[in-house]
Amino acid sequence: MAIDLDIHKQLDKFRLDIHLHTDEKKLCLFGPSGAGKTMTLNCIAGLETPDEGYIRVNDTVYFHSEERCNIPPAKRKIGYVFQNYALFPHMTVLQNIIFGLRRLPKKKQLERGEHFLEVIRLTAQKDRYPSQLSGGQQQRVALARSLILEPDVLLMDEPFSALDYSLKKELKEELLAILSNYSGQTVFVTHNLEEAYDICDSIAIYSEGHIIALDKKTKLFPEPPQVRVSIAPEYTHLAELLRLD
Ligand SMILES: Nc1ncnc2c1ncn2[C@@H]1O[C@H](COP(=O)(O)OP(=O)(O)OP(=O)(O)O)[C@@H](O)[C@H]1O
Repeated sequence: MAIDLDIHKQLDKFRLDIHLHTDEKKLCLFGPSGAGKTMTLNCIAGLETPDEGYIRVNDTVYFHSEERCNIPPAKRKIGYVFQNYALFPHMTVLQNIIFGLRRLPKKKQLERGEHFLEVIRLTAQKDRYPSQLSGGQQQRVALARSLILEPDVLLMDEPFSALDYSLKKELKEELLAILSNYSGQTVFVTHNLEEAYDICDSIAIYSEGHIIALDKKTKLFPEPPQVRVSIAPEYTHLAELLRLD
């Protein structure tokens, strides 16, 4: 289980140069707005194409510029939970969840759908439409819709950003419980350090299109970053960037 990336991409006024290898189950991409976190996820998913480099997940090469390899998004074993959840508004909760299983027999689709409805505790709401759900419920549907495909990597882009504080806390616990039964890797984007620490094993710190530090969370932050954050001596040069003073 490993993600191996070497991505170089020049946009109008922004350059992304990312080198990243991780075999951690849950990696967080953390950093300020505009640092290149979403662009990294989009390259892994195949929604953006790097100019140069490679993207490898486990033993599968998704992209390799020198070998002219670029696997289309639908053939990559990637789940993607977007900031705004991107549910299909004209489909019910159950229809949204089983959307990606269209090639399976109907009976199998429904069996798996019912199982995931239980996992996200929305069995009673299975015939509702997304507009009839709370933000937290929509987020859980988006998560189930991705996980039902058993992806090798689950990409989550600020999945809590639209939720209020108490709901975030509740969903964080729920997400951890759901992810504990998921055998693939998760790459989670946030600009909230507490969230990064609570959810992930390792944290990659982004700045202006680069990863400037990548380590286990407990090595980066010997104490959980709550009210006051204490950073390890070897990372004190990052304190200003992280606004820890
Ligand atoms: N299609 C595009 N063309 C040109 N520049 C782009 C394009 N998409 C993104 N960018 C630029 O790339 C940079 C990185 O954007 P990205 O969305 O990856 O940042 P981010 O770290 O995810 O920030 P946020 O937390 O705000 O989502 C930004 O400066 C953005 O303006």
